[in-house]
Amino acid sequence: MHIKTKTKKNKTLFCLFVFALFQTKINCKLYPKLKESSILDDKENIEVVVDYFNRQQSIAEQCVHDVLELQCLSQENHIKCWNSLFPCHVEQQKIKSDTTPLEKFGVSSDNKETQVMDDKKVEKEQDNSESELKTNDNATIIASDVHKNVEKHVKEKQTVSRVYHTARMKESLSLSNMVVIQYFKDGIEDIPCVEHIDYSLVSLVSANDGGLQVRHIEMFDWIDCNKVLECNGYITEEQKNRVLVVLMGLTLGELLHGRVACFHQVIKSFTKDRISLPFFFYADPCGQIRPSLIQKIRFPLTEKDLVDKNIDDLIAANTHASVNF
Ligand SMILES: O=C(O)CCC(=O)C(=O)O
Ligand SMILES: [Fe+2]
Repeated sequence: MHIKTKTKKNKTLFCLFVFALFQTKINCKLYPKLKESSILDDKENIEVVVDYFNRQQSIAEQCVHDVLELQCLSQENHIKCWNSLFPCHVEQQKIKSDTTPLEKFGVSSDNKETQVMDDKKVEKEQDNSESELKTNDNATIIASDVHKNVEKHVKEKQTVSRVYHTARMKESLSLSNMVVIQYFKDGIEDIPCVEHIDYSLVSLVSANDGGLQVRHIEMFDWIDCNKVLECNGYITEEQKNRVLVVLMGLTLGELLHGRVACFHQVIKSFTKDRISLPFFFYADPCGQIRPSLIQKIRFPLTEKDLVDKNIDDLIAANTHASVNF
């Protein structure tokens, strides 16, 4: 596990980055204690963060499974297919600027061969409905292609969370990381975390402290997550602590044929220091994705559609709500 600290000049944010690979799973019950002390440099608190991280990791896996299950044309093998996204044997290496995209992510042509072989093994166990894949080695997409698209999007739009994107250009990172952010109550910014989408597959965020807002997919106005919780009967701090907001990230959006990732921000509506532990769950750039996992968009938009049809109806028909509580 690597831990980094970063203090912004205006002292509004104090970020402690926790990168960890699959640790033993232990139930987390100490998060409220962490909030009280908000001192993250003693061993006990680091253990708290790691425990919390482990719990988030399994929840995030479950969320992505669920999303893929909903989207899959053929559901039987989706877990096996998803597992092929995480070829843990491929060690991530330091990224050098003069390497090819695949080498950048630690994949030599030998490794690529091995992954295709592994994938064939999975295919063998599949039923006839996917028989066309058995004869076609090109039927697998190397996940770095998805990442390349995401990178393109990052270049075009400056709204993507930099947490993973910039850091991973410099060093190897875990496929999951958690960031501990402290927003100071006397910070000067009205929007201490400006509108953005995350690079991740999914991000898990607690909404118990107020301030987190997500954009409504059709109306484009801001929804206050805390208010949604209260409307749904989560009133006390204890009740709110049990809720996680699942934000769909850019990579999952890209996998699902460009579905809209969740735009979100944090406004300064909190009255005491706000501690947040967003958990980012990423796709392995070296992994493989079976195309049959990804359902085609229900009807592709054409210029004619845009002229003939009401744009609101088109958006509504082509998108799913990107936030689930
Ligand atoms: O602090 C929060 O609740 C959200 C932070 C966030 O969106 C991010 O770090 O990407
Ligand atoms: Fe975010």
